[in-house]
Amino acid sequence: MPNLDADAPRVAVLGAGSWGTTFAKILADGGADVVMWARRREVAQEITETHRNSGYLPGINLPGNLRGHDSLEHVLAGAEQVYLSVPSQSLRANLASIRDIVPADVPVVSLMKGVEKGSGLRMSEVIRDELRIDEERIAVVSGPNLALEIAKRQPTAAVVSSAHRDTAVAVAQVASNEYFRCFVNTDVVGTEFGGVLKNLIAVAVGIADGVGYGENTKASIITRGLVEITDFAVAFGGRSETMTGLAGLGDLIATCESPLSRNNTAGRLLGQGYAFAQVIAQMNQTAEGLSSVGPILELASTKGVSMPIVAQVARVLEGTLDPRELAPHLATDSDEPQGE
Ligand SMILES: NC(=O)C1=CN([C@@H]2O[C@H](COP(=O)(O)OP(=O)(O)OC[C@H]3O[C@@H](n4cnc5c(N)ncnc54)[C@H](O)[C@@H]3O)[C@@H](O)[C@H]2O)C=CC1
Ligand SMILES: O=C(CO)COP(=O)(O)O
Repeated sequence: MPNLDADAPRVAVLGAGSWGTTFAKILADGGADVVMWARRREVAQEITETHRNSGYLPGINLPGNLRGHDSLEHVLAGAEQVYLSVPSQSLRANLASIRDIVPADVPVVSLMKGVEKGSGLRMSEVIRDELRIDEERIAVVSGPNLALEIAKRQPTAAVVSSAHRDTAVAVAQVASNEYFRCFVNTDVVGTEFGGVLKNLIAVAVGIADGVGYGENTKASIITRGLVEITDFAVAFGGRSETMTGLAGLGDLIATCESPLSRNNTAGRLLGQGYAFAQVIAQMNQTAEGLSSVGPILELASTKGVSMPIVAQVARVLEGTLDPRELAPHLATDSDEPQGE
């Protein structure tokens, strides 16, 4: 056991993929006593014994005050904050198995960037439903947060959002360190949808890249994409300022520009001519945008929000639009010139 400050908060992180592990490292580097849940015992053992998670963060050394375990009871016992980082479509089932063992009254924090297929619910809504806890206990983290860069301690900012500002502040305090700074807001809808929607625009940019289009096309998609995702978030009660902040524009830039992004990578493969099933087979990490596109278009139609770029991504995924036809100039319902 490493030497820990007697006042170090004990936190639990569920999910030992690239983001769960990186976030656990952020928390541990900030001084917390961190225990991570990994489904696979060998991953938990590697984290505790060799301070590595070589399958997800190759070459990264993890701090000594971060341990892994494959028992949910063990990981959650005594936790003062609980962070969740599993693939969005698996969240509900995972919550069902922890409902009775999550410590009472502690913050529960979503690190995920997806919506649930079928219900269209945001992750914080799934948490509230499935754990039956007050929304004041729930927080979400979002922002331009490519895991591998942060694991290498590159300076980064993020947003912690909760309906209850004190919850956001408590989480931000524990989740900030010398290379990771958390800002706070109370716009959970905008913060959460920002993280979901930028993935879809990143798939579109990846498609354009894979086709061989250059910077003009990609900048046009990013800029028109920001309009599209802002219209969507505002229609659902999010604030437009959130969409020009870290969880909107910030994450849009990072994800659309980086080859580290799995959504961008999936788009690039589609643009290069691979079919959806072949792309899935090549991805060994989670690309949330591929599952979110359907539910987001369904939600958009309930509010009459026009999402032409996202609709084009959906058509490329289903094989009814040639990736070379994906273009921001198609992004209007009319041939008449439109206001920007
Ligand atoms: N990787 C990144 O840079 C960032 C990811 N995120 C979000 O974090 C969430 C998790 O993504 P990553 O860790 O990157 O994905 P990942 O693909 O790297 O890891 C997923 C983890 O979940 C586990 N898993 C798979 N199916 C499961 C199930 N049914 N039940 C429990 N665990 C299961 C896997 O074994 C793996 O440990 C996603 O919503 C993603 O959008 C957010 C910010 C940054
Ligand atoms: O959310 C992310 C960066 O903020 C990670 O993006 P990808 O899931 O596309 O890798």
